[in-house]
Amino acid sequence: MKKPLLIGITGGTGSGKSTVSTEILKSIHEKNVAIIEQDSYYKDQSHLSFEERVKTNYDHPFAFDNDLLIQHLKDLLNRKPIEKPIYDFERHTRKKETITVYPKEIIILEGILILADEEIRNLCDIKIFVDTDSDVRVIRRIERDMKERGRTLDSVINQYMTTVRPAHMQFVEPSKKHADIIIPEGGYNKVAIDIIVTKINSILGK
Ligand SMILES: Nc1ncnc2c1ncn2[C@@H]1O[C@H](COP(=O)(O)OP(=O)(O)O)[C@@H](O)[C@H]1O
Ligand SMILES: Nc1ccn([C@@H]2O[C@H](COP(=O)(O)O)[C@@H](O)[C@H]2O)c(=O)n1
Repeated sequence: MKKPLLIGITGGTGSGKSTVSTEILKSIHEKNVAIIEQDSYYKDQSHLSFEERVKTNYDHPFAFDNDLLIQHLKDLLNRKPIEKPIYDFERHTRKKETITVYPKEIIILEGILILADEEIRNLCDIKIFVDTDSDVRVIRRIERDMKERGRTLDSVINQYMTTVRPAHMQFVEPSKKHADIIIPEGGYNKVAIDIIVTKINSILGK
C-alpha cells in the first residue's frame, strides 16, 4: 500500500498558513485530507502558574513538543489514528480533551517551525513556505490575537518585539531555503493553490 503524502506548510505568524491549508482542503475531498497544526503541539504548561506561562518564548523551538508531533506524524504515515492535543491560546496550555485524527491519503502539517526542524522537514514530501511581508503579518496578528486569543494591543506589541520578531529572523526566515515552493501573500494566491491541488490530485490518481 502507498504511503500517505505529507505536505509541510510553513511561514511567519499571520502569513496565511492556515488559510492556504483551508483553501487546499476546499479543493480536495475532505475524506482524503487530515490537517495537523504545529500549534496543537505547544508543550503542556498546566504545572506552571499563568504568570509563568506568559513568560514563555512561544516562537522558540523549545516551546514545542516536537517528539509527540513526530511520533504522531509517523503514526499517520503508518496509517494509525492519533489523539491530537487541543491547545488553549488564552490559558497558554493544553486542554484535557484530544481530537482523534484518522489517517488519510494527504496529511497537511502547518506551523511556524515546520521546515526549521530537520527531522520534521525530512518527513515532508512537499515543503511550502508562505511568504508575506512582516508589516502585513503584524497587522493580521494584532487583529487576530485581540479578537480570538484574548490579548491586549500592548501585550501583542510587546511579545512581537521581544520574542516573535527575533525568533522569526533566527528560525523561520532561514528555513525558507528548504522550501520546494514559496507562495507570495499566501491564502488567496489562487494560481499557487491550483498548482498544489493539481499535484495532489495527480498523486491521488485523479
Ligand atoms: N491573502 C490574504 N489576504 C487577506 N487576508 C488574509 C490573507 N491570508 C490570510 N488572511 C487573513 O489573515 C489572518 C491570518 O491568516 P492565517 O491563515 O490564520 O495565518 P497563519 O496561519 O499563518 O497565522 C486571518 O484572519 C486570515 O483570514
Ligand atoms: N500560548 C501561545 C502560544 C503561541 N503563541 C503564538 O502563536 C504564534 C504561532 O501561531 P500562528 O497561527 O500565528 O502561526 C507564534 O508566533 C506564537 O507567538 C502565543 O502568542 N501564545
